[in-house]
Amino acid sequence: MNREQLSQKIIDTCLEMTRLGLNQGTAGNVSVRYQDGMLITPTGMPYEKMNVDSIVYVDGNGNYEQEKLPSSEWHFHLAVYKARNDVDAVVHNHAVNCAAVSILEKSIPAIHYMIAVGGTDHIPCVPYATFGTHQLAEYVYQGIQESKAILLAHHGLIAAEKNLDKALWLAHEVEVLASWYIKLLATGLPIPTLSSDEMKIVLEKFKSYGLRVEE
Ligand SMILES: C[C@H](O)[C@@H](O)[C@@H](O)C(=O)COP(=O)(O)O
Ligand SMILES: [Zn+2]
Repeated sequence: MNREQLSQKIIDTCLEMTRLGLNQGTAGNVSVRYQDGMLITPTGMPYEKMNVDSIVYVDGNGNYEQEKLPSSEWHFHLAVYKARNDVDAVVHNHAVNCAAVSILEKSIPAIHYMIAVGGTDHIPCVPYATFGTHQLAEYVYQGIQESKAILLAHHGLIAAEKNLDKALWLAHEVEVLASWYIKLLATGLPIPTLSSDEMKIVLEKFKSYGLRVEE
């Protein structure tokens, strides 16, 4: 896809993220890897007001087009692309249940086998740092190497995948997992989790699951 097509796809992904109930207001941001950097949503602009010219190119060194202002979180988006060669799209949101678990500063454990969607047996929660900072980007750089989906303490979710459709799908799956986890925590009962042996089986099966679906 060329720049214009990718920019439109970013906007469509943002609108779909809102439609799915994964975000509110101007929270969240979306990017795709492009050339030696990325194309990313602008800062503080409602998704429905964006057009392809609103999308900002940020190069691999963090330089961006003079007349535009990229998302305040461009540092952590770039950190994801530097940390992983196997992802080309990043979605960030403040989905209600993901944010709720992140406020508890908890990772989501193996309460259901679908926890394997991130590529490991839990969805990690990285420490809190102020939004838009190098410190937050550093935490993201470390955490995203462990899992393609991570919670940011007292903030929200990041999901990274091969393309925008998959990244949004991953974000949605993790929000469902987070909603189950919140319900389970509310019972006050002990929460059983799957063993690491069971999770190893699922993680292995996930390596070939759905591969026939067009990338
Ligand atoms: C204050 C921002 O909402 C911050 O939380 C950021 O993480 C976010 O989600 C949206 O910021 P941008 O509009 O700058 O992408
Ligand atoms: Zn945010």
